[in-house]
Amino acid sequence: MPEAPVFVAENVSKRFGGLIAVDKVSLEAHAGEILGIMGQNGAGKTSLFNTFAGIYVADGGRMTLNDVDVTALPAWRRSIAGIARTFQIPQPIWSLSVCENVQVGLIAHGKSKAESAEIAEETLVGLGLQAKLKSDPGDLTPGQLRLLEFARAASLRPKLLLLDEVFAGLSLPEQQSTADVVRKLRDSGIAIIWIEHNVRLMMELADRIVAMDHGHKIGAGTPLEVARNPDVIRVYLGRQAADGKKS
Ligand SMILES: Nc1ncnc2c1ncn2[C@@H]1O[C@H](COP(=O)(O)OP(=O)(O)OP(=O)(O)O)[C@@H](O)[C@H]1O
Repeated sequence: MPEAPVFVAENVSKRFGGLIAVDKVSLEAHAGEILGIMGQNGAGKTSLFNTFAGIYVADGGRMTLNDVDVTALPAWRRSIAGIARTFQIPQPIWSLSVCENVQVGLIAHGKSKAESAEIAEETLVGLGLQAKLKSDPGDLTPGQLRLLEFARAASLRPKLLLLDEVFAGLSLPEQQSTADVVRKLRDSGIAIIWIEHNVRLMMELADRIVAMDHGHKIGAGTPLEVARNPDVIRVYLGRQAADGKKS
């Protein structure tokens, strides 16, 4: 069973001029669970994520991490407080080795060079990248680059890990090994919020799902509950039917 919520968002909103990208969305993420955020293009998933990470300033609502209000904190302070994120397109520092790429974040979080090397190595070995510690990021496959992106976030031992479309562009075997990594991180007690377009993967991997449409939360629950939610069905099947008519 999931433990008490690590991260709580209450009525979080984000506007861009007159456009309400996120409209009073509330959710909770628990330690040791994967909370999936699904929704069609433009549903507001990335805006929600950026607001959680402190990249965007919320226009309304409140966010807490372990009961501490983080709503007013900028991204770097949320990172220090325990919120880590991966980016959809891995952004390694190409001039540093794989291991050094992981060390950079740890040093920014106050670890010594020796400590950072130890943690980075342990994290990368845990992700199966032991043979690549001294490699250049440019020598990694797309799947390995994705793992490096994970390692950079996971090595910080975050309380909340925000995963942005980590399966995009991966082969089926890479999807499987990446899913194993996500489960391992979840089982280590991290609360994970994960944006994903691939509904099949979401149903397979998420413990709970929040479905969004036009900035609104339209459904929440277990994968089965969300799959049976009439509003979710309407959004997904409605769009599919419309797409079918177009082609
Ligand atoms: N920086 C921005 N400035 C203005 N409008 C934005 C900005 N970012 C997002 N939007 C708008 O906010 C709405 C939600 O976009 P958002 O990117 O959050 O959706 P999404 O669910 O992540 O979509 P996708 O799956 O395509 O990434 C869209 O109408 C989008 O055009």
